[in-house]
Amino acid sequence: MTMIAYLGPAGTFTEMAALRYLQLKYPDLEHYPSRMCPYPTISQAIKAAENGEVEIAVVPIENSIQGGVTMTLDSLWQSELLQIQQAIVLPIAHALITRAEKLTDIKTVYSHPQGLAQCQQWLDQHLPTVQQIATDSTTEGLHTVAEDITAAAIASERAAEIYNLPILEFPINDQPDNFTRFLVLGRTATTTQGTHSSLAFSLKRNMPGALVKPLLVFADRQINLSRIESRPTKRSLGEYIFFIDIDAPIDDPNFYEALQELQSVTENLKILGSYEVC
Ligand SMILES: O=C(O)C(=O)Cc1ccccc1
Repeated sequence: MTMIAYLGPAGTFTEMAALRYLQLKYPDLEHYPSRMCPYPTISQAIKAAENGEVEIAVVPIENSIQGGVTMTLDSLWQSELLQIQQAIVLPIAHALITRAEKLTDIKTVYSHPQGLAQCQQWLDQHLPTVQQIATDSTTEGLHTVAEDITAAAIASERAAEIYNLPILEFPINDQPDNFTRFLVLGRTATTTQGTHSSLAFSLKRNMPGALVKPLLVFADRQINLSRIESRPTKRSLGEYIFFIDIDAPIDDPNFYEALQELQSVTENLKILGSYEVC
């Protein structure tokens, strides 16, 4: 029985992505919830898939407004085993969940940093003096909201329903078109023929123009990069890991050849997976 680790507790946007994945992959299943294992942080969910406690982990990777989820990028780089099996894109609408009857009664607002950031202008305008508390997920603060009438959380409408808490304002995200991409990670690659492929590499140290060479490998073959993002290596200031997405399957002969050449112009190269986006 496939068990799925996800960023919980229940009611997160990641849970919605995980349920969507289960419904698409196993349309005849009857008991989706019994397969769902919430973990309090992204790194714990990823570790659970890596050490075999569960078969797959679902985690957020990128938001259309806020950009990359750094915790996921760093965990992917550190993971020796996990491959991306599927990407899921969901529209994100945030609700202000609170038992307070009016905005002026609210003293604290809890959410995942992405939730706070996606509603920053709304918060500045409507709750400028309220203390913002970053949590590991949008639903982590909901127990406090249940106990404290001056507390609010930014989470989904579905989360309000699950915890039986009222919504004071909806939607409160600054951009109506707000999307997040989630990844399904597992210990096996399911395909080399997905429409999208991801890889990451570090560069040989102190070489001028070191990033140009890997980029030329793609440019010379007319391979289109759909995303490039960097993260610090954490070894020393100014050293980066580059994450790259390509709209091509790994077994495309052109891309395969590029990968062989990339080995010689990078320090460490990781193929993160080939997958479909739904
Ligand atoms: O905390 C959640 O609900 C998550 O799944 C992470 C997240 C937070 C805000 C927007 C999208 C995903």
